[in-house]
Amino acid sequence: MSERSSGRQIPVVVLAGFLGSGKTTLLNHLLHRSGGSRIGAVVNDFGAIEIDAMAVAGALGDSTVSLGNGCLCCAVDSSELDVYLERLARPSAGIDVIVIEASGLAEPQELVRMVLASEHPGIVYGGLVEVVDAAEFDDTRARHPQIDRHLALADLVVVNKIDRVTDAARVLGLVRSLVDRAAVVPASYGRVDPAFLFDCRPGEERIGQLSFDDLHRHDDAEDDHTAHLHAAYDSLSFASARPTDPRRLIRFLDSRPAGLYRIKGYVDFGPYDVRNRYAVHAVGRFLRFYPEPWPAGAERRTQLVLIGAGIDAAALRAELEACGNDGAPHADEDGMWGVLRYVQETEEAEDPAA
Ligand SMILES: Nc1nc2c(ncn2[C@@H]2O[C@H](COP(=O)(O)OP(=O)(O)OP(=O)(O)O)[C@@H](O)[C@H]2O)c(=O)[nH]1
Repeated sequence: MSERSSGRQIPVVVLAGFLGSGKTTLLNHLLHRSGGSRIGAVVNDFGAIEIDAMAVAGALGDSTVSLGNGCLCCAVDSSELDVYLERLARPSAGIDVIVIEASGLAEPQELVRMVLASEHPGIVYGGLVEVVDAAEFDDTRARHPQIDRHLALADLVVVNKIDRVTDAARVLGLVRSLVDRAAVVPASYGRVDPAFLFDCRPGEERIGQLSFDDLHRHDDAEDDHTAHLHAAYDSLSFASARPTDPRRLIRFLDSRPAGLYRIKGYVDFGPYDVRNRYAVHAVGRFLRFYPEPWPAGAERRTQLVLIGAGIDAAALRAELEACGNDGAPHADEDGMWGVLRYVQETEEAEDPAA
């Protein structure tokens, strides 16, 4: 019997983790591997173009709501969140669990607080899942010591991108030393047993502790929004109906400034590949393109979100504008080589455990 038909409350799981750690990948894995459970998703993008929402929407149809631009932790109050939860929790939606995918710069504590403060009788806080990028973990911690605090709050920590590290045992040990009582599970491409998430409901004691800490006592970091991770970051959204020139884009990407930590979106290479759009992801120095057939009826355009600290948004926008293909109707033969260097055959090719 589903949770809804038995009249139980729907758990709301908060899925958090730094920029590019693999939250959307994990959410998509859950959507495809949830067995009979029906998942509702609330997706929060930091940039004005909702790339994450696009990446999960296909799988979910009307079970996704997007909270749009800005960090959920500051952009909406709990009553606004309630409106979205209400929509997903209505019995006719038949949803068993709701996952809130936070932006990569959101403060998980604020999100947990919002869910706990929800007055919706049909839902119950279902725990905090933190996704960690094993390959970037040391650098991210060095730049953002707050990450340790986030991990200490988690009920489940997924140490993702294990395929990219050679010292998995050390990273796992380090994460274990930073959590409180959370389960720590290694993963590649977010492939975790969904039972971890739907059963990761925190115990009563922990909810009590969180509600006391989060609802009645504010520490400095919570009161001061300038201490939030996203305070140091800017985002730039770029959309263009002009096809992108692959050589120019690769030149731009290969010389991107160090502060530009995250790029995501879809690229239209026009005559260079009329069948596919190219999902693009940069996380730190990691760069990948993923060709995928244009969805039927999709508007052919390049849409990118760039997120970084100390970036010159106007200069980056001008550089992206200059990547436009000047109307050349034909592709030259070698033009895509630079892009194809960053295409991997399949995820499995890099993940022997798959
Ligand atoms: N090698 C490898 N790449 C991964 C893994 N998981 C995710 N990726 C890649 O990492 C990039 C970012 O993944 P996302 O799932 O979009 O990350 P995210 O946390 O949702 O990103 P933001 O919403 O921007 O914070 C994509 O290129 C993914 O394909 C993994 O386990 N191994």
